[in-house]
Amino acid sequence: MQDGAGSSKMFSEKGSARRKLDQQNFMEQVRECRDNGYLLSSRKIGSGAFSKVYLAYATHERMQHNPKLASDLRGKRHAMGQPPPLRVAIKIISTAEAPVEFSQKFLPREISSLNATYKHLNVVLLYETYQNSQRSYLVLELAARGDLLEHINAVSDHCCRPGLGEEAARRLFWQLVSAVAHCHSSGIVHWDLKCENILLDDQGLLKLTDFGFANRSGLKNSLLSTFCGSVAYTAPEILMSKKYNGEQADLWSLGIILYAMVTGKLPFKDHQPHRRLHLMRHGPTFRPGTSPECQDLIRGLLQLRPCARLDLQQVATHCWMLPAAQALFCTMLSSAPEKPAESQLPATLDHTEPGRDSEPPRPLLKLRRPQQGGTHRESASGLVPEPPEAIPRRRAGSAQLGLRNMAAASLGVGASR
Ligand SMILES: Nc1ncnc2c1ncn2[C@@H]1O[C@H](COP(=O)(O)OP(=O)(O)OP(=O)(O)O)[C@@H](O)[C@H]1O
Repeated sequence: MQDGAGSSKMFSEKGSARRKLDQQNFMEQVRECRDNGYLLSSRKIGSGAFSKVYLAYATHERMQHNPKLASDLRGKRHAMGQPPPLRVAIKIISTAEAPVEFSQKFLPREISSLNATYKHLNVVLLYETYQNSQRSYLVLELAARGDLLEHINAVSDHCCRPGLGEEAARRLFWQLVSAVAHCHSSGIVHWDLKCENILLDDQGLLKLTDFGFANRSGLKNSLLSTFCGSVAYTAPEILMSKKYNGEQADLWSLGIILYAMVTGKLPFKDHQPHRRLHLMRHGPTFRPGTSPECQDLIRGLLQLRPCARLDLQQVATHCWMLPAAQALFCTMLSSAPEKPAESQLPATLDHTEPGRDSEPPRPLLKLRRPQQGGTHRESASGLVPEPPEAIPRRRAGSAQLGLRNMAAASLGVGASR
């Protein structure tokens, strides 16, 4: 039997052996990245179940050899009007430690889904991958401002009221809808749409990520039976173990995300599945002050019957969304044709990066995590310019019709790289 001093010595020896091993692993990763043209920093910007994500830098040689990387980073430099940061995010997956199913099923899905959808400005760009027998490396576009959950919480704290304002929510939701429409039209359902999988970059642009559960939707209207995603965002038909349509399930998640954006809460919070379904049947409730149009859009997405939900075209042309379409239209008219797509959207969030080191499991909305300065200014989260003036009442009907057509047409093509 060990006495107290003996067991604490054993623990500290174990701890230092673990640290040594971690250090050794990290040095191997640094070497493997350098061999592939990237300088890995020690700054961990996130972690998942089997992955760690680090800030890294692309070397000039690598940029010369990878056209995707070169053109994207060149565009970013241009948009930021700054000397080249050449920053990327490298997601390192320890395939030796992860379950076989993860390495053989979910990781390949993530890579193929990103390769199928990367052209959209609001989908995180996978520059390249490399691997060995121990690890897989995904070199990703850096979205340095944290995720939507952090953003909502930071704005709520700053403004002392829960949620983003409807204007800010609309600008972000527009980008999300556009990204999801692009995925669906590329035959990909995300299956895990939630605030934690929506990142923001230095310019405040939304970047959809984490396609680990994503899959080919295959035939239109084909029904799936696998459970994917996070319960709070999961469609009722999945919770009820019914066969379901992946695209319609994504629509439900969009409704939950929009609700979270405007109210700072999740609509159907209950740990008991039957209670949760009961709440879903009753539909969401809103705090006073939420506009009737916004409520209508959320209710249209959070329909219990999947086929009764608004589709993406209907979402894009919903009256609550029209100001976003109008702003996009004005931006398109006023921007010079030679500018890269990103530079058409002004950088309006400030440039401080929130610290996001190794973290405990994600809390749902309401639980606060410490934030460093920088993501707190709601008014600064605008992504597209405000519409210059209201549509004159007399002509509102035809102007809105035009905008609706434009909104519908711009889904999926409005933000291609
Ligand atoms: N391109 C990126 N830019 C900046 N941060 C990122 C990027 N990709 C991932 N992260 C950070 O790393 C975290 C983990 O990444 P991701 O969700 O892709 O990993 P995962 O292994 O799929 O996670 P999970 O196990 O939660 O599904 C994210 O929550 C985010 O904070």
